[in-house]
Amino acid sequence: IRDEMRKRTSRLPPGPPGLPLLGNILQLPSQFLYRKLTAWSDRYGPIYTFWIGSQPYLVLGSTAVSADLLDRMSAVTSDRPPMIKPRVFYFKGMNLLLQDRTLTWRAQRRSIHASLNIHTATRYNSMQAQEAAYLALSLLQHPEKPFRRQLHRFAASVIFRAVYGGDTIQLLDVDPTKRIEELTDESMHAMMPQNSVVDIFPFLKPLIQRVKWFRKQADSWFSDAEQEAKRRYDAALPTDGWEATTVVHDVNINMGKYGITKHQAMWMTMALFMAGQETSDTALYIFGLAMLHHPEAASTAQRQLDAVCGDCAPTFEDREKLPFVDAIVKETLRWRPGVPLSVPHRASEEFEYRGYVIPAGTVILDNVWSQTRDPAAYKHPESFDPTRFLDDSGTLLPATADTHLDQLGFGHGRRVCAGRDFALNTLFIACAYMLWAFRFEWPVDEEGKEIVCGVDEFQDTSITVSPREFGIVLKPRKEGLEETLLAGVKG
Ligand code: HEM
Repeated sequence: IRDEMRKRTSRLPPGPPGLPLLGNILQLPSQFLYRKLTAWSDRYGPIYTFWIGSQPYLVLGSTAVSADLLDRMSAVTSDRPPMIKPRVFYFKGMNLLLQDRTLTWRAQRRSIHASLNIHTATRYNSMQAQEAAYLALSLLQHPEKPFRRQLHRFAASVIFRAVYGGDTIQLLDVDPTKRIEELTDESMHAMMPQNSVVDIFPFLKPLIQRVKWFRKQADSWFSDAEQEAKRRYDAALPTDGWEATTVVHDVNINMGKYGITKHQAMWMTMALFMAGQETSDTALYIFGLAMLHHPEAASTAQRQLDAVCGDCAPTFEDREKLPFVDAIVKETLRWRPGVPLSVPHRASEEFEYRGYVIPAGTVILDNVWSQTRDPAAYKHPESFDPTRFLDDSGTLLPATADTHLDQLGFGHGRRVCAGRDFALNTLFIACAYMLWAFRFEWPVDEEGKEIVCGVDEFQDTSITVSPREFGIVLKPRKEGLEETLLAGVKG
């Protein structure tokens, strides 16, 4: 085995030395893995290998390397690792996020693209603006409800309505998305390799497949999730009003064209909620932290908002004249990417790169955290500086087609986030509303001292990382704010 490992190691880029048979597993922290991998990047360079047992992991730490491998060589770097526990036992192959680039995966991407590409995603703009007005209104009317909870409601409502239709989820009502969220949390837990014996010892797979008792939890999760996916999908079909614009409606009438079955469509639409809710809510929470630490950036955006919108709430029509808000969104996603290790890819066949030979089956980790700190791509990467995305006249710089420097947080190539344009629209309008409506301040203690959450006080919730719970005081900036927001909610 050692000889075999040596043979394979010598063809892969070198990385940290590990133990025979175990590889580097004992050096990997159970939390904030991206920090350890970034520290190794500093030592071993922008591309290196570590091992878990006999499985090589290739880590991409610079923007140039990730663009080469995941964009330009996307044809051979876009499968997913086996992730046996979540993929085989929990989702039973039904989650497109975990599928290889199969025909089924392509058909699902095709149907998502039809609803959420850069052009069709604008169909949801009026709903997103209405939701942003309701977010600002509930922040104004219910300062006692935690900021995170309000962002969470907002993100859930936006994605739920886009996928399934219906009305705004009210802050004080029962949350209809709760069950999907519980199911998502459970499946995320299963996704962590350290929670999965079968992913560490894959030879156990046939045994688990044969013995029902071992699969009890996963089987029960699957049947609950399938029931929820079906219930939501069927309930979305007869709705009127939003039906012309929900993803469910579009996929349901175009199944033949996209080449998917109802069963796949049900799972696909639930996967959109699972992939889109927490990621968006996390990005907004990080935005809040960034604005508290960088009031100068908030003020610049507010000056622009005041000049363009005055006392009227911002709209998507104003967006071209509000480049600073978009720059803040981009900088938030770069400064503290909420999905710092993206979702792992896997090489579907052997390929060569910079003189190395990467065998088929190598897991590829897109270390977005270290890439967004790449000094070759970003000047003073540790600073929060939205102007890096603007030219001298304050206009948004065009996207860098080859490296996607303004969108690294959404992943790469054929696996790039399927909801990226929809998410950017959601973030733009929510941030525009919050900046226009409020001054952001830290709460203070009895002695008048600010209660601050540090820029690195994060918690790791498996795929995403986000700031720990922090307090925020939102002070209205406009006369008659409540009336304006109420009008925005009515649409
Ligand atoms: C700020 C918000 C979001 C962030 C940061 C984000 C980030 C990501 C990342 C890093 C990936 C993996 C890309 C890769 O493997 O290279 C991904 C995949 C995905 N995202 Fe998002 N995402 C966000 C919002 C959304 C939304 C709103 C939706 C749905 C409407 C969505 C749907 C998906 C889907 C379906 C995939 C799986 C793509 C595949 O495996 O083929 N995401 N996202």
